[in-house]
Amino acid sequence: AQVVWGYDSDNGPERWHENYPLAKGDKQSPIEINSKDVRHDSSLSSWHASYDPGAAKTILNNGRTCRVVFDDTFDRSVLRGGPLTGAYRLRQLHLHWGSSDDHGSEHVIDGVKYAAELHMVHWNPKHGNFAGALKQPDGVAVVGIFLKVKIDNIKTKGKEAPFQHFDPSILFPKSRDYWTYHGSFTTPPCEECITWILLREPIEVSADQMAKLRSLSKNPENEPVNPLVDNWRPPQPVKGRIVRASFK
Ligand SMILES: CN(C)c1nnc([C@H](N)S(N)(=O)=O)s1
Ligand SMILES: [Zn+2]
Repeated sequence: AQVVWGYDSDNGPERWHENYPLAKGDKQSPIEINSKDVRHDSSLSSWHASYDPGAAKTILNNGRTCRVVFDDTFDRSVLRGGPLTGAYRLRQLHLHWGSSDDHGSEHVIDGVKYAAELHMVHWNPKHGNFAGALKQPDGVAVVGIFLKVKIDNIKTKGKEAPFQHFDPSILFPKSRDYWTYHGSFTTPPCEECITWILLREPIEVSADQMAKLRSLSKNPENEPVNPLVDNWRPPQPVKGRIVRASFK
């Protein structure tokens, strides 16, 4: 039977190329970023997100990640500026995380692996639809945000937070500083259609929040719990690509 790709030894990142040849391309993601190889580009402008909280639709465990999908049938939640030309529509966000706090991110910064990495996937409507955008080098833009675990402060009893609408821009860190490079989806088919915008400042999550992510199961509810952890692809060859920084 066709082995569906995943992150186990029999269907993991080292074997994706057997069914998805793009996985061995020259512009694959994630990558290791070493600050000494990064080039500051003063012409890079700031990026801007204007998201409509009403565009958030559903949250899903698809057995490989936890994903929130948004209505992208018109320019309702868009990202513009930075390395981008035009407005890119927010389609979904999801995360990659580890089995413990010392790893889990896909991109690695100066040797640092974060506990998790959040991806906000946007596509360029000039290419008609998402499927068309996947075939274009400027088709998709993914904002990557690193998650680090903050030492649990004393949780106060009865704390409550509004959750009627969900505006993903609340997840952005204070600083807009970013790295940008051209790469691919980090999961099969690994199309090389992505302008990556990686935010330099990580956001903090509590150990409880990480535990909630790690409590997700790869399996459907009527099957034994199979912890959904370590759903990250290791760094791929940079192959001479330039990583630019918006900051000095
Ligand atoms: C088709 N879509 C939305 C995606 N395909 N691969 C995705 C990967 N999870 S990632 N990490 O965003 O490249 S997201
Ligand atoms: Zn991802």
